[in-house]
Amino acid sequence: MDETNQPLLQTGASQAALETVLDSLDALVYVADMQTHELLFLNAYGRARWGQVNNRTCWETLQQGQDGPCSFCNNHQLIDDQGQPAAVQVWEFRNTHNQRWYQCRDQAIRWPDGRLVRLEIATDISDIKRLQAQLRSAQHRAEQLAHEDALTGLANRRALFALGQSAIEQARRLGHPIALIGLDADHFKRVNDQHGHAAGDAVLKALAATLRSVTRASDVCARLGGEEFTVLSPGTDLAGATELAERLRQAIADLRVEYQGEQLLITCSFGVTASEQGAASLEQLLNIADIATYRAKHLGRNRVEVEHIIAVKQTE
Ligand SMILES: Nc1nc2c(ncn2[C@@H]2O[C@H](COP(=O)(O)OP(=O)(O)OP(=O)(O)O)[C@@H](O)[C@H]2O)c(=O)[nH]1
Repeated sequence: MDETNQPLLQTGASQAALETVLDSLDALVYVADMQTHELLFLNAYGRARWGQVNNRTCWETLQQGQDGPCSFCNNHQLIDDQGQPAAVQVWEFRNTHNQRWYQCRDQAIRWPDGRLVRLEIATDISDIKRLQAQLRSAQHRAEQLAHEDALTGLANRRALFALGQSAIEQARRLGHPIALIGLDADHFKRVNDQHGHAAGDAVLKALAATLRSVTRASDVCARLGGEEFTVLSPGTDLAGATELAERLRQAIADLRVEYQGEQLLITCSFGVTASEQGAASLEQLLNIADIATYRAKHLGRNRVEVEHIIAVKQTE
């Protein structure tokens, strides 16, 4: 109708024009009886994908594997308490026939014969969904990389501090011990010098794998940089950590890293410390373990040295 309430098109022409518009849309448009689910209209987009109407219901035509009205049908949300058309519902749905994602706009309207019908206009948003999923996984990967040492996949220094602070707080709350083992590869420069940097990288990866396999899942294995690693072990006291460090030392000394037909050997020097009831900070644990590692180097390498925490300033 125009402003004078005159039809813009004559009846026959108007119907043909409307159908032309509806059949040209790059979107599904359908109408179904809200009581019987009989499909009353399906535009060309819908017919091209789901076939002709042929006296079928919406659930027989548009969905797969249904033997009655769909469990996800939202007809009840389209009418108000008085049984009158309510607001438009917009939702996303993955079609069970073609597995594509659609944004559906559903509303109840009065059909020319007076009955309530469901009108749906649905646009294919599969490409957007795919891009969103790619973006989510890229974000997840970026977050991982920010906390991961790129060469070994172990926690990096930043992650050690993030995980370590909360592990120490928990140990403090529960009154549990927490141990820190520092380790540094011995004469690592020689590996690089004699076999090349890539061989050195292979050794670092093998060291990381050994740390992972010997420690518990609750331990945090980190590469602090270069050939320097740390294992933070919640719930472990000094005796337990010393025993763990000795097992690590032995496992690393037994390693044979295959590299271009050669077997590379490596040992590590270890410094162990522990804090009863989580009283020491991570920085204190790292510093004290460092002192012990330095002594292990000085005393001939490939050995475990232990350093007690003498006095610890309470941080709380
Ligand atoms: N391949 C490789 N080498 C690295 C990496 N980061 C550091 N390095 C090398 O590690 C070596 C460390 O050498 P130093 O600090 O002298 O220690 P070291 O030779 O292990 O001797 P000690 O610690 O005294 O037993 C240097 O040659 C660094 O270039 C890395 O990511 N990959």
